[in-house]
Amino acid sequence: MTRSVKAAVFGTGSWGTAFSMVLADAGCEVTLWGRRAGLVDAVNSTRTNPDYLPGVRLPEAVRATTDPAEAARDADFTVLVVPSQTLRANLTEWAPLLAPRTVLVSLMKGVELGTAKRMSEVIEEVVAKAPAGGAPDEVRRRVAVLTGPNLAKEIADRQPAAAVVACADEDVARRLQSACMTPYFRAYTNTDVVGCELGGAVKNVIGLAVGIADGMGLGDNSKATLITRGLAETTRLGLAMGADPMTFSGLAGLGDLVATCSSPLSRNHTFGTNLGRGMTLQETIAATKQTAEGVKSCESVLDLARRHGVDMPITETVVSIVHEGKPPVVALKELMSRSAKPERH
Ligand SMILES: NC(=O)c1ccc[n+]([C@@H]2O[C@H](COP(=O)([O-])OP(=O)(O)OC[C@H]3O[C@@H](n4cnc5c(N)ncnc54)[C@H](O)[C@@H]3O)[C@@H](O)[C@H]2O)c1
Ligand SMILES: O=P(O)(O)OC[C@H](O)CO
Repeated sequence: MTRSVKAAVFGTGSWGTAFSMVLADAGCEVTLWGRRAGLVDAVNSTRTNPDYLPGVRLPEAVRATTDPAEAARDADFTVLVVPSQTLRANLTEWAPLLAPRTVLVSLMKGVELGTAKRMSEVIEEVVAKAPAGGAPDEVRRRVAVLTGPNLAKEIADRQPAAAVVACADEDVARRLQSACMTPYFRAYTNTDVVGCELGGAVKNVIGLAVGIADGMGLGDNSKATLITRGLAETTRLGLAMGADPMTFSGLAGLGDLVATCSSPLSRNHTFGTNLGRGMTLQETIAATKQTAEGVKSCESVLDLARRHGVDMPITETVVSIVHEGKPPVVALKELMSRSAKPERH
């Protein structure tokens, strides 16, 4: 008898929990790691995650633990889904516990502050440094990214959706694809890890910009302009970093932008809307109970853009509103009065 595929999911927030359901529905045995004993007990005893996905019943194949060694043991896939800015510290602790040759899967959509590294780069670096972690090239071939228009609540309700699984090694991407395909969740493979990760991280920044515009009472022309020009600046950065420009018209690019920029379920969009309505940054942070990655990653994305000599005016505008206190009306006026240029430059 062949044993079932085992997955460890590190992070019991909304996406970690929803993706555990996907893996379990696809036939995997899932161990979910959470840092709070109360929440872990609630998951095991009530089969729900009352803090992040209230009312959603979790499959029997999902069980939770606070012990990272127990979660990691024998895992074919180790899924990482904590806030991007804490990943390095978390993974440094977990790396010595990981199963040898486990596939490391990033579900995160952010860029590390200070280093401007993508999540897959942080994973490669930390795991390769760990005792028995593996040579950097070997580790890189088993780091995968899963991204796309995947609002956790809709996935947890088993509404049809699709995602991209990207890995430098296409066989690994195919293994992950088959480990997470369900009647409601469809995964496509890709080998453009850089493009897929950038799509996911930059859409959060554009989601903030669209939210700000919505909060200011602007209409659909403004929203469409921000989405399209946001995609243009994402593609420029991607090209400078060696990504395939076609990735940005796929699920990881346009697909995720559309979901994030149009949904009230998006934390980034909602964060922006609150700012656009006139809430202060502190009030907006206090009103945000979950991770809105773009708030921190707008700075690291801008850092990346500067390192690569790429112009990203919408990202720059978001940084000026979120971190420099520029009033949205002033920032908008400046964005609209930039020098005239061709659409493609
Ligand atoms: N929620 C979604 O719809 C969704 C979809 C796709 C991708 N993502 C990405 O998934 C990642 C996680 O987002 P989420 O929505 O699950 O966030 P969340 O806010 O719902 O949950 C975050 C989780 O991380 C834990 N956490 C917070 N600080 C921590 C720390 N210092 N150490 C360890 N754990 C910590 C929290 O306890 C919680 O379990 C983000 O990068 C996000 O962009 C989210
Ligand atoms: O809630 P957000 O803004 O983090 O977006 C969630 C997902 O990334 C949408 O694909």
